[in-house]
Amino acid sequence: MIEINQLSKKYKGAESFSVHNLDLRIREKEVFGILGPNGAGKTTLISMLSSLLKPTKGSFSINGLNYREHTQQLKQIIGIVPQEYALYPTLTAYENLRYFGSMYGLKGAHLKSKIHDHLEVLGLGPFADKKIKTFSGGMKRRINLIAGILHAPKVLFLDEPTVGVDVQSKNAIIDYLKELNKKGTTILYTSHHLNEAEHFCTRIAIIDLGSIICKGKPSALIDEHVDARNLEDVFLAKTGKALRDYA
Ligand SMILES: Nc1ncnc2c1ncn2[C@@H]1O[C@H](COP(=O)(O)OP(=O)(O)OP(=O)(O)O)[C@@H](O)[C@H]1O
Repeated sequence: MIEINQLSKKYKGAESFSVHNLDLRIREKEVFGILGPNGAGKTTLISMLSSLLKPTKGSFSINGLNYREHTQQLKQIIGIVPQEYALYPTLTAYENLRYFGSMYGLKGAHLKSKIHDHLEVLGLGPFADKKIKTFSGGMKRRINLIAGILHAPKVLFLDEPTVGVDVQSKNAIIDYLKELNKKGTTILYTSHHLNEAEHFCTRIAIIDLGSIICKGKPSALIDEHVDARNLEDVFLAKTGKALRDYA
């Protein structure tokens, strides 16, 4: 279970909080979607939960491990799939994954077979020894995903894992995440793909200006809104139609 209490982040020099007094409980084995317009605070929230960004105030714990006291244990049970590729372009897919696996203490034949298994399942088996710089966006996204799950994390954080990929890669990624979830991985992910989130998530929260403005099962939220046919209608009803440009 992920327990978030009054979590807040104000960036240095910023006038307002990017995430403000956010409370949330995410149950074990849920697929939880964090949705919101540009600048709502999704990446800030997921970066704090992934220990990539220090909260300004508030706290959270994952499976009973408080982030302040159990930093190292937490790193072992969580997997992180960031929005930006963290891959080395001049190394091969296999070499990149070996590097990421070794950071989690995996090694030898065990690591090798894990890498090849994941590459196969995600359709990248034949590309193991090709350099990342020759890969398409969808292939890089799939490698990025494998890098975050090689150590079999109990809780997986993904920041827009299907952004900028074709429908085939998107399906491969979502199907794979569904399999991981079936095997017991709790998933928390951000996305702008509302149709994808509607079908993939057990629950979602819509955030805006750093606060949760509604949460629940996608089907329940759609039912609650008389005129909503889908999650996108709920999203627009809650967040409005004004553009959210920020710099
Ligand atoms: N490093 C930073 N320094 C200062 N302000 C930041 C920084 N990163 C994000 N922000 C601000 O915090 C707010 C939330 O940004 P964040 O990236 O978390 O939103 P988001 O919901 O992930 O947006 P997007 O959908 O565009 O990825 C925005 O107003 C943004 O300008």
